[in-house]
Amino acid sequence: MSDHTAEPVLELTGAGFHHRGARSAALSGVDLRIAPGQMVSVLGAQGSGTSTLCRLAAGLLEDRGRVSGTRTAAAGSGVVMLGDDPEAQQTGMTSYVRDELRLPGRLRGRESHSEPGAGTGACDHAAEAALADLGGAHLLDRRLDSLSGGERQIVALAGLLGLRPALLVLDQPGLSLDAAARTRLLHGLRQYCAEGGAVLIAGHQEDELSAACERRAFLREGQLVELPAGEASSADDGTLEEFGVWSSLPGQTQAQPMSSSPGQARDAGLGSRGSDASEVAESAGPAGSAGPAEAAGQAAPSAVDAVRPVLTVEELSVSRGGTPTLEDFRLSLAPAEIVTLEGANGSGKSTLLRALAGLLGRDADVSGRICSAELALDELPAHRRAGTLAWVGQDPSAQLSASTVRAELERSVPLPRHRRRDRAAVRAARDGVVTELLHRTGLSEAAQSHPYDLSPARQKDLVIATALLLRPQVLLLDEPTLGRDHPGMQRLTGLLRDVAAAGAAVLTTTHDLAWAEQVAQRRVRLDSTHDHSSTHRPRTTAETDPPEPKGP
Ligand SMILES: Nc1ncnc2c1ncn2[C@@H]1O[C@H](COP(=O)(O)OP(=O)(O)OP(=O)(O)O)[C@@H](O)[C@H]1O
Repeated sequence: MSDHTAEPVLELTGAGFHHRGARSAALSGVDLRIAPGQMVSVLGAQGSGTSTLCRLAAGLLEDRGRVSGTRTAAAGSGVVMLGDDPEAQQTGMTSYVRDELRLPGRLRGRESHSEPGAGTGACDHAAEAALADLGGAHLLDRRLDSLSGGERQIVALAGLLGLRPALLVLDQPGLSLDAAARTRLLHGLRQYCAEGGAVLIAGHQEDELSAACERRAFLREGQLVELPAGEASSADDGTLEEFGVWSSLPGQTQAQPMSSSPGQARDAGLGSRGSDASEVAESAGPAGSAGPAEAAGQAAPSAVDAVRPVLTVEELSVSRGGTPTLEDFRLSLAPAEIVTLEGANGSGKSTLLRALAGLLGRDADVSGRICSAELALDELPAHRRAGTLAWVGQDPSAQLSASTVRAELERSVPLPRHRRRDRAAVRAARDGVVTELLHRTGLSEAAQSHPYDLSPARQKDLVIATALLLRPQVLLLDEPTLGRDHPGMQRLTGLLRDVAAAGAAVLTTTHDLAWAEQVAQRRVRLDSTHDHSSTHRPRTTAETDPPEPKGP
C-alpha cells in the first residue's frame, strides 16, 4: 500500500516547460506529488504534453528549453524512464538480451535499491527475475536483432525494473505488448509498488495498466487535471473521449458507422473462403464479439464465392535463424476486405507481413505460394511486389527519408511521362493528390515539418499516406494503432474503410482487440506454441479457428 505521508519520490509544484523556439508552453502550472507505493496515470491526446511531462518528471528536459516551477525528486536510486518509441528502447551498445539487461545497472554503477550493498550482481539478478516475470525468460540468450517489437519492449522494461528505482516513469509502456504481457506487467508493477517503488504511466490510450492506477489524471494543452480520489476508478468513455484518449480495453464500444458501402464490405467479408476448410486461416472473432465481422459473415456465401481474391497465400512456411516461425499458413483476401492479424508477441505477425512483401532477410527461409489475381508474387523481388502489396512496417522511421513531410509524399508519386508543355498541369495534379492525402491523414499542418520531428504514430500516418499513393491492391499494416489518441484512431479507421471502399484489401496486425472488433470483417489469429517458462525459442503455427456459430 502507498504511504501518502512519506517523503514523496517526486514533487512538481507549478511546474512548466517551454520548448526552445516554441510559441507556447508545452506544460504549465503542473502540480503533482507521488508518494512511495503509488501508481499514477496521466493520459491525454497526442500533443497534450504527456511525453514532455514524463521527461520533466525524469529530469531530462533541462537542456531543451525553459523549465519553470520546482521539481523535487528522490535522491539515491532516483527516477528512471522508458520512452515511447518502441524502436528506440535498446541502447545499441550490446548484441544480446542478457548483456542489454545488465547494462542499465552497469551504466549507473548502481547497487540494487532493494538490497543496498549487494552490488551490481543484485541488479542483474533483479533484471533477469523481472524478465522471467514478464514472460521473457526464453529470450535471455537471444540476439537483440532477432526480437519482435513486443519482445524488445519486455526486455527494456525488465532492464529498468532491475534497477529498482524510487520512481519508474513509463511513457506508453503497453505499446506493442499483447494482452497477456500487459497483465504480467501490471502484476509486476503492483509488486514493485508494494515493495516501496512508485510508477508514473503516461500515454494516449487507456489500457489495463492505466485503468488499474489508484490515481488518474489527464492532460489537456499542457494543463493537468487529476480526478478526485473517489472517481479515479470510474473514468468512463465520456471522460476519456473528452480528453481525446482512446480506450483499448475490451468491451468498449466506440462504434462508428461504416463509411464504406456495407454491401461491398459484406460481399468481401466472405469472398476469400475456399472449398477446402483448411485453406483459410481465419476466425470470425473471439467468442462474444459482435462487430462488423460477424455481420459480414452472415452474407450469402454463393454471392461471395464468385469474388476473385486479390491475394492468395498457400502453404507459406518461414524459418528465421533456422527456427520455424510460420508453418503452412494459408489465407486469402477479397477486394474491399479489412482483416486483422492478431496473436501473442513473437507469434509471427510481422514475419508474415514481411514474407508477403518479400522483405525478409537472408537469414529467413521462405517457401509457399503468394499470388495476386494476376501475378505469382513469390517469384518477384520486393520492389516488384510493391505495386500490388504496399507494406507499412512496425518502425515508421525506417521508411522515411525526405526532409519534409510534403516532400516525402511527393517523392512517392513519380510524375507520369508527359510532354514538356504539360509539365505544370501534371505537377499541379500531383500537388492536388498530395494535399488531399495530407488532409486525410491529419498531416496538413505538419507538411513542412521534418518527418523525424513527428511522433511515431504520426510518422506511421505519413508512411500509410505514401503507401496509399501507390494505389495498392493490398495494404499490409504492422501495428498501425500504436500511440494513437481517440481522434487518431478514428482517423485510421476512416482511412482504412475508405481504402476498402475503393476496392483494396487491408491486412493489419494489432494488439488492440477493441479496435479489431470494430474495424475488421475477419480476424485472423496466429497462435504460438510458446511456453513462457521454457528457455526454448517459440515455434509458431497458423491456426484455423472454427468459425463462430452463426445466429438463426
Ligand atoms: N532475424 C530473426 N532471427 C531469428 N528469429 C527472429 C528474427 N526476427 C524475428 N524472430 C523471431 O520470430 C518470431 C516472430 O517474430 P515477429 O516479429 O514476426 O513477431 P510478432 O508476432 O510480430 O510479435 P510482436 O507482437 O511482438 O510484434 C519471434 O520469436 C521473434 O523473436
